[in-house]
Amino acid sequence: MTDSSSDALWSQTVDTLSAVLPQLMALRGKTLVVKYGGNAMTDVSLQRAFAQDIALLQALGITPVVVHGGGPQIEKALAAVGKEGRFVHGMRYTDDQTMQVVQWVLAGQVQGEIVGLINAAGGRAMGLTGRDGGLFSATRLNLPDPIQPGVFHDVGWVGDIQKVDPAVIRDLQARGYVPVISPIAVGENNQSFNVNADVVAGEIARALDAERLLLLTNTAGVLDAQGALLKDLTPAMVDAMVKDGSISGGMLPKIASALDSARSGVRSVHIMDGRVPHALFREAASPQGTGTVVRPDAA
Ligand SMILES: Nc1ncnc2c1ncn2[C@@H]1O[C@H](COP(=O)(O)OP(=O)(O)O)[C@@H](O)[C@H]1O
Ligand SMILES: CC(=O)N[C@@H](CCC(=O)OP(=O)(O)O)C(=O)O
Repeated sequence: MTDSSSDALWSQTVDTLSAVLPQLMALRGKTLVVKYGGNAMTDVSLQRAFAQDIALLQALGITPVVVHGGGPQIEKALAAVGKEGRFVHGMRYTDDQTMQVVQWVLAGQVQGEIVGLINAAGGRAMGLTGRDGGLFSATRLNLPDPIQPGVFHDVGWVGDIQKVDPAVIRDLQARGYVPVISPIAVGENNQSFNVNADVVAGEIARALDAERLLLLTNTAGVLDAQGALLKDLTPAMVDAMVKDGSISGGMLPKIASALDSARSGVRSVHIMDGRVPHALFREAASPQGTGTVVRPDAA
């Protein structure tokens, strides 16, 4: 590289940094809970970009907390043992064998990969599940049908979170670690529960009084029945879309968690596209939010 092209590159780098610095500085000391969906981590280069973003945010004094999913990775592991996954309104039906596979994949594989990538990118990450430090406990979920009032579904060993104790997260943060949390809860008698990762992310965001909850997935955000991105969503719109079936499957727990968090005071809640390289850093650094912003009311 010649000196003049290097000068130009440095000028451009400094201009870019200066432009995004105010937005990033406003987040210093604030907690950003990031749900990293299994569908947004299927590509290794995207995973590396995500890890770089986490390491950069941490270096800037912002405190990210990662909750990871792994639905597609669990599907693959189930297929390898000759089992087919089944979902009931976005929740995996979890029998004994499925619970074992879920634990291997989430706590044994996906969590370690994310921790490793963040550390390799220059950050400091530590993995844990709901069991560690009594972070979150659950009882067996009786899943209400999203459309038919009074109808409930048994989904096996799926957890309904009862208690979140964020002390262990605060300890890790005080020691400079980014917690990377697997959505496995502990129940009475030491039973493990499979919990939807969007639900865990919302519970953690509320317990930490987070500034932002970012749910990274494999769509541009919440789409209407014609497939167009909805930039803003209110509870009334969500109600109507659930009833007419234009929000379904994996989007059901996501939107419920987003709404609960927005209503409980998390300042900014987004469902956004995790397939975009550096989606997280772009969201933190740019004044316009990306994806769908979920609002607590019609205002
Ligand atoms: N209205 C909607 N807008 C966007 N996605 C929707 C909608 N309704 C259902 N979905 C489904 O929800 C999926 C995202 O949830 P999920 O598969 O659980 O992903 P993740 O692994 O990121 O949690 C989308 O890929 C899409 O198939
Ligand atoms: C109860 C339930 O459905 N648990 C999820 C946990 C993983 C998850 O939520 O992964 P994604 O975020 O990638 O969908 C499952 O077993 O797939």
